[in-house]
Amino acid sequence: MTDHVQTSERTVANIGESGILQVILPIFKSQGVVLGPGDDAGVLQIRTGEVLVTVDTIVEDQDFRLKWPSGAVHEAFDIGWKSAAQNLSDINAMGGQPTGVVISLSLPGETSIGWVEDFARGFAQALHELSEHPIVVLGGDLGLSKEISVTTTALGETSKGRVLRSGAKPGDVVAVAGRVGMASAGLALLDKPDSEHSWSRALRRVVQGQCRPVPPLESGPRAAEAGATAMLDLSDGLMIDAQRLATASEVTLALDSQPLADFARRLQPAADFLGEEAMQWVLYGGEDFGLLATFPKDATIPEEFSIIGKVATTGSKGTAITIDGEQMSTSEGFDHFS
Ligand SMILES: Nc1ncnc2c1ncn2[C@@H]1O[C@H](COP(=O)(O)OP(=O)(O)OP(=O)(O)O)[C@@H](O)[C@H]1O
Ligand SMILES: Cc1ncc(C[n+]2csc(CCOP(=O)(O)O)c2C)c(N)n1
Ligand SMILES: [Mg+2]
Repeated sequence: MTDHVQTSERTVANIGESGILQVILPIFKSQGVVLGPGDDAGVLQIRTGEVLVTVDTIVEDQDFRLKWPSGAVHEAFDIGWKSAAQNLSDINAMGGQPTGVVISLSLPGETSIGWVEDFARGFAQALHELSEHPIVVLGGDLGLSKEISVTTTALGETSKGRVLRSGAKPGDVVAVAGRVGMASAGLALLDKPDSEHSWSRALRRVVQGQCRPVPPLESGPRAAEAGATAMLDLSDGLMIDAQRLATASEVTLALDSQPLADFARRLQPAADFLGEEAMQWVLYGGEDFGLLATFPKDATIPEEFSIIGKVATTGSKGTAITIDGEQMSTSEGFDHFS
């Protein structure tokens, strides 16, 4: 028996595609859209001249485990939440407003219908809770597979113009919004064998950082409005993502340790519990889906952004990130293939 099976419940294999859709579509509601799920494609009204589009996949045992070494069980609700959050984050990182999603869900036949229902509830809840604006499910796809895999495509629009990775200029201020390091501290807790029973409430909150990430969805458009010159979301780790922005903009980023130490301090209980260095999570941990942005130095930066340094010089090959003047390794972030 695998972890997807609950013998007392019906499975996806015995109710089939139309049965699964009967369970999940009422959860997604899909109101306020020209045409939601049910035909060959969904139809979404375009309000501005540009459509943003992004896609991301999460796969069992690569991006989550149904059962972690700690003993924690990964809720289907949280898998739905994470797939939504991760994709909305990329629209946010362009300074855009997410408008709609399509969801491709591949499942082992023995997955219980209760699991699929919880997944849909988590996905729908993320759409509702993370954004002040409506985001609709336009459709999706169902398939049979050896492990659970979720691919979500998100659409979005911009009102104040898109923000690319490539516009940072020397003299700009570097700032972050959202969590930094919490998701990877949560991952470290989940990976700590047989530890779940001894997690305090504070540690359980850190684990939530991994299972239910919160991209700051109002901050992307707000940064665009404030004149952000470059932006990206923190998915693979602050250092590697900062390097991506620096490379795209052909600049160097000079960061300060003090604001980064503030992020690390919040993770100290987890670091003490695991005997690890909180700053490592801040610098190299991924999946927080916060924003890294640069602003002209006279811009009014939205208050939820913390200033972490400035854009220093143009050019330079190789590592372009310093902290308190010291060159940082930017090869340590997450890579699916290494
Ligand atoms: N299979 C692919 N075909 C075409 N373009 C791709 C493919 N995989 C990645 N890309 C593009 O390469 C760029 C870098 O991909 P990457 O996944 O690192 O960015 P991202 O989508 O911002 O990542 P994240 O999900 O970590 O925020 C993106 O613009 C992405 O659209
Ligand atoms: C079982 C398991 N192993 C490793 C990780 C860590 N992890 C997975 S994807 C990713 C970066 C973002 O990916 P993408 O670039 O695809 O958005 C990270 C840090 C996890 N969550 N679960
Ligand atoms: Mg991204």
